Amino acid sequence: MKKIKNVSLIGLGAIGSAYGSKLHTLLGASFRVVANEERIRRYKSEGLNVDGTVFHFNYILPEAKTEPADLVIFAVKNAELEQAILDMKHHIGPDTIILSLLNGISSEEEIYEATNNEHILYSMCVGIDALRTNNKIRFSSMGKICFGERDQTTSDNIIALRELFDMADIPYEIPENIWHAIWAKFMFNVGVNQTSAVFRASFKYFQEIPALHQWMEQAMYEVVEISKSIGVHLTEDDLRNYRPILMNLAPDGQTSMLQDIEANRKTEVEYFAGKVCELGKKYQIPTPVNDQLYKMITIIESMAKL
Ligand SMILES: NC(=O)C1=CN([C@@H]2O[C@H](COP(=O)(O)OP(=O)(O)OC[C@H]3O[C@@H](n4cnc5c(N)ncnc54)[C@H](OP(=O)(O)O)[C@@H]3O)[C@@H](O)[C@H]2O)C=CC1
Ligand SMILES: CC(C)(CO)C(=O)C(=O)O
Repeated sequence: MKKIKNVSLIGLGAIGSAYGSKLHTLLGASFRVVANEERIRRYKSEGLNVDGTVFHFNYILPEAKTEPADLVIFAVKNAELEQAILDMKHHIGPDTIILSLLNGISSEEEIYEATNNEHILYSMCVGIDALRTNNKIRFSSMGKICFGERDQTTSDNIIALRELFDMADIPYEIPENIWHAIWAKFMFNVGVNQTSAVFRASFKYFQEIPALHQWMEQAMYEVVEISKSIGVHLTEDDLRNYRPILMNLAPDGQTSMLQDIEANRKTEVEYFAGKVCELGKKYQIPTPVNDQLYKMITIIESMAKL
């Protein structure tokens, strides 16, 4: 039976630090964080403050030759994935399990195209409201990591990951159909992340202003329509299932996209509205709300550059 004894992670941001801190506590030096010199200097000078506890991880440069890891975790933003895959090349061997915690529906495919690795599990995290300010990360809920095989089998990789997460005390779920779950999460991000970015709204406003909530759901309905043509078949129930999740997020918490806007970073709009509009055109499904969200968010990004 496969056993995960060492793990390498890239992307020590909100999500990577939250789950990475659990893996560091379990595995010590066998949990490695891949980063360039500038990042390592920054991490070493202050440490990573995860919910009040300062962590010093085992850092390794991308060019350092090493044995492949049993598990590689990607926790960067979508636009950073291409470089991150290159930086992880020494850590990915023929038996390495790969987990991508990125939002959106394209990261697993992108990793597969670049690595040809046969052990990529499909995954995403939900219910976590991690907020990063420089080297400080806080969250009111760790949420859970959902993972599975695209063909819905219970492989040795699934069993090995389940065992690791049990030992590390990382909350997880293995949904019956991970691809459906990833699409449902995509639908939520298309709604809440983008709307929060335009209105600069923390979760409190979605929880208390019905008109804002409805506006968000209009963007989500466009994903429901597209999913029917793709064969994923999201339903009204999938949309409704996200209402209690949103209600339970910290009122002063922010989506990862709003955090990007406030920190003047590039957002993931290409992977949310960008993808919805692309698929809408392909399947001739109107996407008026996402068309506007795409325009507004790219304008906000351009304004930040001036
Ligand atoms: N925040 C949240 O609550 C949630 C986020 N997500 C998703 O998770 C993913 C990650 O989001 P989040 O954690 O918020 O993002 P962050 O921006 O907080 O973290 C990304 C981190 O990756 C680092 N990074 C980027 N490229 C490299 C590289 N080549 N080598 C080493 N480090 C690198 C960045 O470092 P630097 O800052 O130095 O550039 C940054 O620390 C996104 O797809 C997001 O949509 C999903 C659920 C919830
Ligand atoms: C909305 C949220 C917090 C849900 O986990 C998320 O996925 C994000 O901010 O990117």
